[in-house]
Amino acid sequence: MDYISTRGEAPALGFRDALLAGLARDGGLYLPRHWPQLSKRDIRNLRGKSYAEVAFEILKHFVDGEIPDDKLKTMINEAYATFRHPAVVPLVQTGPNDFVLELFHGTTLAFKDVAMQLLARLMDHVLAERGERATIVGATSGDTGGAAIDAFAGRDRTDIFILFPEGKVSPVQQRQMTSSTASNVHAVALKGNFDDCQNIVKEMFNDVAFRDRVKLSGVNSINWARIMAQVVYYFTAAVSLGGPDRKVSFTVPTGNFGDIFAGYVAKKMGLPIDRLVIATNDNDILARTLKTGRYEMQGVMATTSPSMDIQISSNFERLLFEAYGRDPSAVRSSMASLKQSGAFEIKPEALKAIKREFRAGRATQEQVAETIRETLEATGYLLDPHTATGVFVAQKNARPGSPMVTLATAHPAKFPAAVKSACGIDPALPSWLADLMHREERFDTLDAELKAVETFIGDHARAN
Ligand SMILES: Cc1ncc(COP(=O)(O)O)c(C=O)c1O
Ligand SMILES: N[C@@H](CCOP(=O)(O)O)C(=O)O
Repeated sequence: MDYISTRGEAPALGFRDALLAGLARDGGLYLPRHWPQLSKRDIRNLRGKSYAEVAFEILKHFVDGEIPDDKLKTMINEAYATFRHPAVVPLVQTGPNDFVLELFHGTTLAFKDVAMQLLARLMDHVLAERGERATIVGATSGDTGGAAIDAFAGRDRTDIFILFPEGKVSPVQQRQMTSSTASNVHAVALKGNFDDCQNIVKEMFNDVAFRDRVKLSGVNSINWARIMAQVVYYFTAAVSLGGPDRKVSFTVPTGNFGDIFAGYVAKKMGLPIDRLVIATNDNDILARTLKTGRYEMQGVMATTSPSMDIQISSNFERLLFEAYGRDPSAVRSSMASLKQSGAFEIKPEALKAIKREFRAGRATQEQVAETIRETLEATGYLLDPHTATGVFVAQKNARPGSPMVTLATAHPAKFPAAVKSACGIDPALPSWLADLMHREERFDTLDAELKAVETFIGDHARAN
């Protein structure tokens, strides 16, 4: 299996090189050349297996022998042993056909832990094998940063730099990023929004001299290994609801389009998924795009689900590549237009292909608060604002009599102010994080400018 870039002008790479590369050298995102196929029988055989066992059965197709099976299994086992629930990602029933897939039992209470705990181990393994070091950079709207810092803290072969938008993440998210005592961790508040952080990360990758000097690597969902790890829970959830002999729908609170793209990948691999529903908050660029065929930035608004306050949804590029029949020139011209004018049009055939696979809806902040309140009253279940965005949109898109799973992407205690104002409950952090808000903070603040960030990283990275 090799990996090709959505922009078609970078060399195809094997799994390990794609893992370390993050973004392709032509600015594109890596994807497997073809989708591995699982038959219905293969999928039935996943029944009764543990999460780690299923992960191995899925991920081996993407790793394709580049890491020996026994080593891959060990990494998977260690990654999922960090989760505080025996099922790793338990499925909770909240209505006759309504389910919530709890992805927040990892160390930082967000779905990002599922991929990040494995990614750190995979990178460490490949770097050790090659006797190399790397400089990891990541942009975060709040959750990726904490998960990455937790997963990479103290690892000898990497220094990690996380850029977060100053004042735009929740206090719990900020403290998770800024209270690490590990010397290889650098949390950096940028004077800008998440899109500024993400743009700077991508510009750094496109600055080839800098990229090579510090041996840059990325842990955002631009990195294929992030997506691949997230494919697994679509299989475990569907299988536990009768898949592949019954179709299951999923609604996914969406920002950077990584999590829902993983659902699309599961479907392409043969998992019978009925509806795949994109749920956005007031920053509804994806819902608008599906309706109008025009991807158009309109400025970001701060909401109660800050991790989804995103306009430039980086994995949408992977979907465009697919929708245009894997034609990289169509992706290049869409991305050039986005850069130049903040918008691009999707051709009718490609839009039709997208609409065949996805539905979309949005929840306003009021609807999110109402959903938290109503779900609590009706079922006793407490949602975080991101998951509530999903539940609201799921209710509008469920097919009667057919199971609908909403991905619960964060624990409510990460967003106590929003949860309290919606329903009066102040959700407590789990015991192992009880002292989090009293831990000392350590971070730097920089202007949202490429040069300032490159200078900072150049001064602190040990891979120079
Ligand atoms: C809690 C939470 N929910 C949903 C999302 C959206 O996920 P994605 O960016 O993969 O679409 C994010 C971050 O991106 C998140 O942190
Ligand atoms: N919501 C994310 C934004 C970055 O997304 P990623 O999946 O591309 O890492 C966050 O919490 O940081």
